Amino acid sequence: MATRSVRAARLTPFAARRIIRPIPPRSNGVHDTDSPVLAEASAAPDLQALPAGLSRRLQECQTLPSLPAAVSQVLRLSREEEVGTDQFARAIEPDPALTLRVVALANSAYYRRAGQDVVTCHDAVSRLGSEATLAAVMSFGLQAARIPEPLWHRAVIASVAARELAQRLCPESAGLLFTSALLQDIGVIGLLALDDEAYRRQLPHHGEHLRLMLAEHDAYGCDHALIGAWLALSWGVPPGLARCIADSHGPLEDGDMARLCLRLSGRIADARLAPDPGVALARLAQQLEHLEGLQAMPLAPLLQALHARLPAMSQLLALTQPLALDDEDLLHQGKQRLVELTLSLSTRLQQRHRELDDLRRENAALEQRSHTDPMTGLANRAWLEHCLDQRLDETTAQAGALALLFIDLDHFKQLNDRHGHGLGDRVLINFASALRELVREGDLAGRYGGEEFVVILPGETSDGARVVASRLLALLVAQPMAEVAGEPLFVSASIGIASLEDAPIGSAQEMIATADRQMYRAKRDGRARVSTVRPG
Ligand SMILES: Nc1nc2c(ncn2[C@@H]2O[C@H](COP(=O)(O)OP(=O)(O)OP(=O)(O)O)[C@@H](O)[C@H]2O)c(=O)[nH]1
Repeated sequence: MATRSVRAARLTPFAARRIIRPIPPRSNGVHDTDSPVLAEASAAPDLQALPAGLSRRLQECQTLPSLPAAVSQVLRLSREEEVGTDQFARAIEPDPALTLRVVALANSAYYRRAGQDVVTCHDAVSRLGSEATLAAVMSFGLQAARIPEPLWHRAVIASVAARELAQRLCPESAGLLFTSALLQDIGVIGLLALDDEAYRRQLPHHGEHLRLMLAEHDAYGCDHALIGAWLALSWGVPPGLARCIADSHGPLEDGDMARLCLRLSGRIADARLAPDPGVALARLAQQLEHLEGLQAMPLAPLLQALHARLPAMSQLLALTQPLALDDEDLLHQGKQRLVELTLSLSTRLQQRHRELDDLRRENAALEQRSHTDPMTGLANRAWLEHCLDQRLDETTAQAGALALLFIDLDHFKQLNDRHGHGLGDRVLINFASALRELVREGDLAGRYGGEEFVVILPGETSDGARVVASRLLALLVAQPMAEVAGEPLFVSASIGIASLEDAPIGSAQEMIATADRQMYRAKRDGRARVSTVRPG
């Protein structure tokens, strides 16, 4: 049987551990300033961001859990400068359950190493050291305060992860970070005391911590990290620790290594508790690859250490559900699944792109169709009017020139009657392609209706329009528009011209009506000719 150690063991005083101890510059260049976490470890958290109404409600709350007397006493001691093993042991001993917890922890595989069993509180405290004693005492206090089990699991995983991370990245802060990670969610206890059922409905499923934080911000104007810091101070927790609790849930990209370890510990716990821990851990590993200072620290060995330490820890902290997951294996499988997921996502994305391209093409075709006369392929009446209105606005604003031809094929009724509508259609189609050939780029030829056509001539004066019209008449004389029984069939047209220089014109309809009137004049004057407001 082990006997009480006769060593006059003296614990490192908490206050001394909180003393500002700059982290030496690292060769990886991540941390070349002192750690603000350590530098401010004795400073109280800034509770300014706690909304006034919420602060008042917390102060007036009658149901806020208090800590068992022994726990409060240990916390009080932890604020003093010089505290010895005896004082801690004496504070713990009056509470038999707490004493049992501390002794069991000291005899666990994690703390025992090669030593013998300890049976006294004094020896247990001596073996555990100040930070682990405080952690054990706080975990006892938190269970008494009834922190919800999912968050308790989170806290335990996070605390072990924080210590493992800190041992690799900022060993000076390992103890402080272990305790801070363990306490990071105590704010939930405060919110449960305020709004029990309403708040409980917001409690996340495993791995949805971020959602809980966002819901808290919406409902309370701050999240449980800040409330946790307030609660910790009200329990007499050392201010530096309360400050770490307030800081525990911020972004990973912070630049401070100790804060990064603390915040990452929560992310690791969330990933481990997620419905698909493999994929969640693989996603986290991907995120870390881009995080400055962590490229050299792969997640896999850290998870291996976590896997080795967690079962004993969960058992000690009296967790009902063992948290035995083979994280490294999970990470490996998760990475593969992530690759598969990414591949299937990119296949789906390519498919969507193809569908989108098809849709765009269909849309463009539909739009084109809505502008086009189906028989001739020229612009239809609506599109002609729309474009003419636009041209009129632009030309009037720039005081430029604009002219329009209104073309009507002569004696078309006769042609239909004599040779049939089929041949009439052929003539219309051939005339349309001749017109298309004749006009310049930038002009717009369209079928206005029946055997009537319009050509918009931007930048053209009345004289210029007359040249185009005459060229068209000459073409009709030279080029047959169909063949009947092997014989060429020629048609003629009457053309009216409207031009902005001839008369002020306010709209497309007005300009077309002007040209139409001139076209009728051409008909009256004998057809196969051009007519303008100003005779040429
Ligand atoms: N084949 C065919 N005929 C059409 C089409 N649209 C209109 N028409 C015909 O074109 C003819 C136009 O006749 P009118 O307005 O009397 O004029 P016109 O016979 O050309 O006589 P003028 O214009 O005075 O020289 C009508 O018989 C219409 O049926 C079409 O798409 N295809």
